[in-house]
Amino acid sequence: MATPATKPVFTLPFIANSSSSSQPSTRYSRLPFRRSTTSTPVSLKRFRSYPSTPSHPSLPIKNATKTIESAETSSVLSSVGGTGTSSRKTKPTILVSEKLGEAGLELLRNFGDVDCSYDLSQEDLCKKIASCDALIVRSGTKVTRQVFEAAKGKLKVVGRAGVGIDNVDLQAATEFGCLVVNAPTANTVAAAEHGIALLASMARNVAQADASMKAGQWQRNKYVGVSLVGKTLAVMGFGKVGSEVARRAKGLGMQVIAHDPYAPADRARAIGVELVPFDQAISAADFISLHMPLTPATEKVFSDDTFEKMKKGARIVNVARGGVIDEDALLRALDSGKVAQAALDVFAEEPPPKDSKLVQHERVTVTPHLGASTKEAQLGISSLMIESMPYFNYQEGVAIEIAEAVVGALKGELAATAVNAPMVPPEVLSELAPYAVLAEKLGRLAVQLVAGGSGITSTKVVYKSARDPDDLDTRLLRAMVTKGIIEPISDSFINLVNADFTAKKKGLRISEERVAVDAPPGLPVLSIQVRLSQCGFKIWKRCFRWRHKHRGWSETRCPPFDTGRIVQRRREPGRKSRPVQAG
Ligand SMILES: NC(=O)C1=CN([C@@H]2O[C@H](COP(=O)(O)OP(=O)(O)OC[C@H]3O[C@@H](n4cnc5c(N)ncnc54)[C@H](O)[C@@H]3O)[C@@H](O)[C@H]2O)C=CC1
Ligand SMILES: O=C(O)C(=O)COP(=O)(O)O
Repeated sequence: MATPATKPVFTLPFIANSSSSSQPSTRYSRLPFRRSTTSTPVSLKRFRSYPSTPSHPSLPIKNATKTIESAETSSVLSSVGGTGTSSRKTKPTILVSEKLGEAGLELLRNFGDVDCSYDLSQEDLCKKIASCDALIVRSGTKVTRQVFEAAKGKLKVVGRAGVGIDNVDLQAATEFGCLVVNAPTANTVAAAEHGIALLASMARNVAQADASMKAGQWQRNKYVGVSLVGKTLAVMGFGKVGSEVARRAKGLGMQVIAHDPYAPADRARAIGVELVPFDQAISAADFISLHMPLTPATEKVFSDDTFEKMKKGARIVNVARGGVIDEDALLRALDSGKVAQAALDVFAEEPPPKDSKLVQHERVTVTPHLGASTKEAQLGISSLMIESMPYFNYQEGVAIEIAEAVVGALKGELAATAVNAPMVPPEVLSELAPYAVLAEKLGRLAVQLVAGGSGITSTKVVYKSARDPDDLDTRLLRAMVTKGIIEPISDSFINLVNADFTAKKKGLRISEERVAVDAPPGLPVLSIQVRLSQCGFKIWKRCFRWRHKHRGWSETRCPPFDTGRIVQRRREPGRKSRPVQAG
């Protein structure tokens, strides 16, 4: 029977004897992430093989053969392709599968080999993808599990040149360690303006009257419209686009209410909009404008039941996603007169079938997914600076926004617009940069120091900080610790994207604890401690009991920077821990 492993405690005490540790936040807060090549990047390592091993009750570390890498070779400082396993001389291949603005293409060409192949079938995409490091798509390309499988680990980043990522299989991307980034801000105004354009043209029958005149008719009585002023508009989804639609609708004299389970009430109040429950919004509205993402929770949320609750003669605008509406139910609601009109930019299937009854309906106005399609949004050539919209970057169109994100990700930098990796605001990224490097090293160090015939079942990360828990976003640190722990003991490719997923798959539990301490102002974290609970896999049940009795924790503690000593402590049951080695 394997004996329980001794319980070493590895401590890096906080030694504030270097300038770096006394002024950490100042020193590191200037570290840029998105636009600079000098930032401290978090790598996306090259895929080796994706394991098909079944999930495991503990994480065996017997075969841990990898050694702690130096700061330079560690995966946090890699270039294209990850940990330095691929050469810088090889330019990455970037496949662009839908039309992208020239400025963005130029940026990509400066960095890699760009292959613009539009209108690829799924089969052709799967063939091509095996030789690509990055793929850039808009809403017309379905990036399915098959695509990730066909990539055989070569694909490191998928860039969605726009907001909605419902056309990318995020679960598959995560499992394959492929980062997904999007361009969430550059088309906000374009989409909001298109929503307003559809709202007004629907109310005044512009499209129908235009078609009628072009057919040689003059039907002034047939196309009498309805006015917008004084009417109630319900904005469903009060995010970036929704709030811009609300702002514009107020300018048209409409009463605006909104429904969004996650939007802060003060943001709505700031522009004079009341957030209300779903049923209240749809039953009070004369006009309803949809701006929520397509997710399992929002799919077909506009159903027969929902239409039933609306005012008779309600009018609907959809520039979000076709899938949030049950299109058959909408057709029924239009035919019964419950819904007077609809204006649709998006469809469950795009393009919709040519004989779609919805598209052909007399009281439906349609556009072919044009919400984001303005020159300004795509190319970033607006001359306006809109100060009231902090997220709106007038210089960057979608093309530049996504090209920067993809190039940054290929360089191994943390992407502020990552969709399937810990996504933290740029200012938090800069602040946590040195801690992220350290957190990974701690995980790596801890798992290797406890290696020796035993396994680990759970990990606790303890942060000592003076900050209020709400002011300390630890998702990035937790992910880096996880990566550090999993990578040395796994044959599969691990990066920030799939570290948590792989840990779960291996049955490793990771919990966090924050301990309030006094710390110098500006220092987000005073120390990070990683505790691994040990357990020989073969004697899982017995060890489990033993572990509970004796609290068999291994700890690796570290202050925020690499300036400390390592003190190894051995803790034996019933005895106070004592240092056995210092270095
Ligand atoms: N037609 C087009 O060309 C374009 C379409 N879009 C679509 O518009 C959507 C919104 O874009 P943004 O405003 O930039 O995204 P966003 O993320 O800023 O806003 C989405 C809002 O929807 C809310 N939400 C989530 N679930 C909800 C639910 N069940 N009910 C109500 N609200 C819910 C979120 O809390 C968030 O505030 C995108 O997901 C995309 O699908 C965006 C740009 C262009
Ligand atoms: O950004 C979005 O979510 C959009 O729907 C825009 O789609 P597009 O890039 O124009 O295909």
